[in-house]
Amino acid sequence: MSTSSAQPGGALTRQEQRHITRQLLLALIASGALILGLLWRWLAPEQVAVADLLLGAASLVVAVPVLRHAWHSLRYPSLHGLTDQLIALALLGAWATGDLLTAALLPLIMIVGHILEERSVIGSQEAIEALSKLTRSRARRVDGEGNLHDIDNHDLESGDVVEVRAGDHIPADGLVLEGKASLDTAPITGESVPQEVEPGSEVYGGAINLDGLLRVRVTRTGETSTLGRVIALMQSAEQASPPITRLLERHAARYLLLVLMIAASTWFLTQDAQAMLAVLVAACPCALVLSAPASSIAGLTVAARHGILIRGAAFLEELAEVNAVVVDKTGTLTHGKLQLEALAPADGVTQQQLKALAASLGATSNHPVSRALSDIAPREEWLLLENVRELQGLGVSAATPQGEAVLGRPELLATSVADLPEVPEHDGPVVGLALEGRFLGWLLLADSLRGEAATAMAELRELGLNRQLLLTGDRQSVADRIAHSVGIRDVIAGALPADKLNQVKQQIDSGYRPMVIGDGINDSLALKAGVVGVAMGAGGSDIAMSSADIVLIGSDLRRLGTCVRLSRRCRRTLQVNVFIGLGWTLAIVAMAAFGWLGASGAVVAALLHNLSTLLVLGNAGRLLRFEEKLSEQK
Ligand SMILES: Nc1ncnc2c1ncn2[C@@H]1O[C@H](COP(=O)(O)OP(=O)(O)OP(=O)(O)O)[C@@H](O)[C@H]1O
Ligand SMILES: [Zn+2]
Repeated sequence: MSTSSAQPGGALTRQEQRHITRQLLLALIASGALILGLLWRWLAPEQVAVADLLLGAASLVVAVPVLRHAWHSLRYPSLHGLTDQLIALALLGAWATGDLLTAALLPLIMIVGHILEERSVIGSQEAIEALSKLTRSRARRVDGEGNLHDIDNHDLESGDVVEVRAGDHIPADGLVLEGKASLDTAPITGESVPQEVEPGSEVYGGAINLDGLLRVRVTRTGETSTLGRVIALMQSAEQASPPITRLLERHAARYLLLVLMIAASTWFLTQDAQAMLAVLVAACPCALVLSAPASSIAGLTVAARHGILIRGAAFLEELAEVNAVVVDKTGTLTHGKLQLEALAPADGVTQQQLKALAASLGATSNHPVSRALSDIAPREEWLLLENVRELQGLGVSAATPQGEAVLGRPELLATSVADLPEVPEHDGPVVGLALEGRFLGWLLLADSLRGEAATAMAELRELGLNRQLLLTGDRQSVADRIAHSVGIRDVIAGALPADKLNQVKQQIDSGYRPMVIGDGINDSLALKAGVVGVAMGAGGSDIAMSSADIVLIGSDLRRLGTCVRLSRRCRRTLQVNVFIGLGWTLAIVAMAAFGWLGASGAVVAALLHNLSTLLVLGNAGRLLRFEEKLSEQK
């Protein structure tokens, strides 16, 4: 599937494109008639009727969409509808006073202005294109011999069989052949309750496998996959309105009434019909309506260019307000690419037994610990597993021919092993292995700190995010050491996914506005609970993409600082835009009311109006120049 074929114009949907084409066509026809009419007036001044007929035709052609939109907006009130109503009123007024030229020119100027707005430089094409590049997911195709091939989900065909592990996206629509799992379908259906699937169940591309190991036969690929949906999400982000716009929206009816009163008093006091029409046109709140989306779309675009994927304008606003950081350890502050350092088998257990079982269980999960273990024994030695279950934040369990096997943290083993030995001293993650209630041994792993972690955390402190908390499922000693090396003072270790969630909630309750950073593995609840949730992209799981509000595609922590700085710039741009939108509108309304816009005041007002929207777009466009190199690592 290619995006370009699905979305010919990039940001604009097909419907919007058709709409614009139609409007352009009408505008062209109207301009033709208008020019002809003016020529006629000039060349044959005695044939008034012919010229009037042409001007009348021009005004009728453009009146159709204006009146239709106005009628529509009466039934479905919106802020943009206000403009349509005001223009329709001005148009009717021009007709009533027999001013055919104004009646034709007014809608024409407004239509052209609005096409410019919609197609403006800040059209989010770029952002959406960047997005579509990034949302391609991988798939593990199973071939006839049972071998796995890691391929792009775009290359899947219906009939292919794929393996889907816990944390993976379902790469395409399909039918479950083997395995049981709970799926998070929120990205597709918006449904927050997980869907339980078993052989025979239908699954949708883009859903996330929370815990089981599935074999899925692909039934549909392409346009119904995640890609299209994420793009749709981006498009809806464009339409999301910030507080100021919402405030106006609520008072739209009152605004209209106020404008009508000003227009009426203008007429009453000056007896100048043109001034009254000019007031109606000048009061169109387009610049104000546009001020917020223009700056947030520019912000989202710039963010995407820096490898920062933001789900919507609202999060951009929230980002500017954060004052605390809650950060996860494995896969976030560390690379999450663990290595087996040592084995500590129990008496009577061989290293090979330990490795073979750990690798078979490890291969079923996306957790960094599991992934590391899947390589420690060759595939031929793996045991046949059934009923694979991932216990969030604890480990995995499965039925083997030799009995029930458990791989995970000591707390998990303690539930099935009666006399669990002490956990050995070790400077990294430690997992244990048990079979049928018998302890088999410890596996000691090592992880490395990301090079930029300390710099990134220091930079955030400089930006005022002084409250910093490390929240991890790992042991206290490991957590303390990492926290110390990146300058984080507060540490909570040994946390389960639910504890992580509660800790974040507690931060919020005690007045902090935390940004939560994680890799999506066992911290997706916490990511969702944060004021903004930021997920690491490349190393993180697909689950992160759905739980997080922001994804750092390059997984470079220094981009967190970029996020905060960009959001603050955006907020300033928005403030300036609102100032322009509000100030300019008030100024032309005042000039119109005092009759300062002259004999063709309505047309002048329309031109000034278009200029104001261009100013707003231009100011937002300055944001597009925002460019930040990664800072030096200290
Ligand atoms: N799928 C799994 N396979 C093996 N061990 C697991 C698995 N899930 C969790 N564990 C064990 O549970 C511990 C806690 O896991 P969790 O993901 O909550 O935190 P973490 O990976 O240690 O670090 P962080 O919370 O900072 O990402 C891990 O250290 C690991 O020992
Ligand atoms: Zn407008």
